[in-house]
Amino acid sequence: MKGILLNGYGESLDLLEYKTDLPVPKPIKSQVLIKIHSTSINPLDNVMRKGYASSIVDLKLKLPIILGRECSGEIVEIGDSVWDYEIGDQVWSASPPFSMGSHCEYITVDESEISLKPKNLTHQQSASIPFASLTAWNAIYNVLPTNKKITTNTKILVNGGNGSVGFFILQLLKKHLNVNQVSTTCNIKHFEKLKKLTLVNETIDYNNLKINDNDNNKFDLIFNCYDGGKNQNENEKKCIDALKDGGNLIGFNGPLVKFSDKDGVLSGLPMGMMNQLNSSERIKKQYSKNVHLDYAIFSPSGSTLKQISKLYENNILIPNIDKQFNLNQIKDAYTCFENSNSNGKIIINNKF
Ligand SMILES: NC(=O)C1=CN([C@@H]2O[C@H](COP(=O)(O)OP(=O)(O)OC[C@H]3O[C@@H](n4cnc5c(N)ncnc54)[C@H](OP(=O)(O)O)[C@@H]3O)[C@@H](O)[C@H]2O)C=CC1
Repeated sequence: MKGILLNGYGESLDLLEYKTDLPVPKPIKSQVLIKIHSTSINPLDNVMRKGYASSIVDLKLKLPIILGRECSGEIVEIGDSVWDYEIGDQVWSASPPFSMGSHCEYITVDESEISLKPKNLTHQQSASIPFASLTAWNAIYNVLPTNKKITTNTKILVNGGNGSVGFFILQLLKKHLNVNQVSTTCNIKHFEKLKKLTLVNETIDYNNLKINDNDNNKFDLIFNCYDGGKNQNENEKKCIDALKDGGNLIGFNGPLVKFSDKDGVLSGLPMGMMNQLNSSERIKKQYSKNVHLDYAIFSPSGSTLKQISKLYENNILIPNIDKQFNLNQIKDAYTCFENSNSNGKIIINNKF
């Protein structure tokens, strides 16, 4: 089959190799074999190719590996104990980083990690959604403390609302949970698009997030969907400043993997875990403010994908894709990603 091998970790795109003679994987037990029509590039792919999470990936896989965390396609073979799917089903899926990825023609995935894709979306549109939406879903429904659940009156800011995670959260808050007051930061060129497509109440230039000191203007809850790039501390501080005392901050770039990569899985992971658990204490000391900080991560789930699929089929949510490339143009796709030249998800297509 065709596929993109990552032969080593590093900045150079030459570490990615387009191959046409890779073996097609065989589905076993509860796995299905998906013929991939479309896949995408997520921020995780771009940092993984440079070595991020290699300490964890190395536990299960050895280089060369295939990147790509989500896809949309058709089931062409099933394992002996697959119950819920059959050959010909049109499905979508997202898988964790320690499994072989989707930047290729065929992938085996456990049936628990897939669902039928939304019937009204193309494969290209469907391939843009699973990874970010499952991460966002986890943040909203599982990570937020039970005594702080979102109501229609929770005043919420989504930092980075034009990204895949932010765009999904904005739509879910406004069009499904009917939250009254939702604001987002983004590049000013995306103001009108986000107002129109997500129904967000207020758009704020992310280079100019200044919140009046009056506590009434501050937020109860912030989803921080931007890792901060080279200014992580500054980005975190902006969010803390914009929160009410006692407010909740949800981040998507917790310290776990960074500790593991730095110090190895055995000592790094427990240290990262401790660091993560003590995040709210750190914030209290660092900023003299009572803010509850939690981190959300991607978690594969076919049953959640099924619920998300219904929200698209009922036209409550819409996808956000822009530039498209063929599999053999993967280096151009990553260059486009690095230069932030796409106003929506970058899609990779397989031409059969
Ligand atoms: N832990 C996990 O399991 C997961 C973590 N993540 C993380 O979540 C984050 C969001 O992911 P995703 O939505 O896919 O990423 P995207 O690359 O799609 O979006 C990132 C967004 O950040 C915005 N941005 C750029 N500069 C700033 C700034 N100075 N302040 C605020 N926002 C800014 C951009 O806005 P604009 O377009 O307007 O320029 C862009 O839309 C990433 O950091 C990713 O690594 C994501 C999935 C899983």
